[in-house]
Amino acid sequence: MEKILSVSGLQKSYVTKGNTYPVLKGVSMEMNRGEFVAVMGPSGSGKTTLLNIVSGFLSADSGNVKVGSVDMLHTDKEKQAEIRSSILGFIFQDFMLIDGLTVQENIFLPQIIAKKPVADMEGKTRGLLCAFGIEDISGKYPGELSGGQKQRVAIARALSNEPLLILADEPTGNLDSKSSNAVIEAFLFAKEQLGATVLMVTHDAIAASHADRVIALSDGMVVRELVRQKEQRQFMNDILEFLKIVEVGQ
Ligand SMILES: Nc1ncnc2c1ncn2[C@@H]1O[C@H](COP(=O)(O)OP(=O)(O)OP(=O)(O)O)[C@@H](O)[C@H]1O
Repeated sequence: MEKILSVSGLQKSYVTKGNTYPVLKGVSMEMNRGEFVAVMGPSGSGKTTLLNIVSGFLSADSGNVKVGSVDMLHTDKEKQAEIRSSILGFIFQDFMLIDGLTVQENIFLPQIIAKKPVADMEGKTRGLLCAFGIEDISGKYPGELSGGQKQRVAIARALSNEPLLILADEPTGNLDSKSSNAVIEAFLFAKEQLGATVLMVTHDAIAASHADRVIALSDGMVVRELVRQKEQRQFMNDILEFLKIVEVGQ
């Protein structure tokens, strides 16, 4: 199994007004190629901090993060942006589509940044538009799309660069249940048909129940790892049970 993400002994504190607040207290986790993993945990448990360190946006106090063969924590800052654009794909809660660009142009963007040849770019984008069933909106602007459509465009954009790893922060956070389902379907399609590896931070137990594994954080530590069951309902029950325990324990 090819290892795509390897996080070990990650520690991070924030210093505010002279006080030090430990947020990650030795987090370790791994992901193999093609896995869809959800990170869950109560508000403030360190989920977004973990994602920001994995992507190199934030430094850590100690520990290691490897994406493929790249050491994310010890790469010089100048190179980091370039590396990020070539091996990572991002999906945000509020989509972060560029309003002045069409759907197709938004999907071009990571490929332009990664200096992909134009012919490859057009072919790749066409393939993704078809795969996600959004060919008919390729000339529209983000302001003309529904939330679910925007998020599907954001997923296609994140995949356009063929990243090793996709990082998604609350991708269903602002969506109604129909649009959330469309997003999860798009993730499953990306995983099953395109071999994508996806790490998703979420509060949404339904979204998480479609992942292969749930890494459960509480108070800056991995307190549990839930592995997908044959029965999705059982997996969902395990997730809800975990959430109940950590939220009561706060
Ligand atoms: N830049 C910062 N400076 C100081 N404290 C911070 C900073 N960013 C986050 N924190 C604090 O660190 C803790 C963890 O934050 P983080 O955003 O990682 O949690 P989270 O699990 O993603 O929460 P949520 O589910 O609410 O998004 C919180 O208590 C937060 O207030």
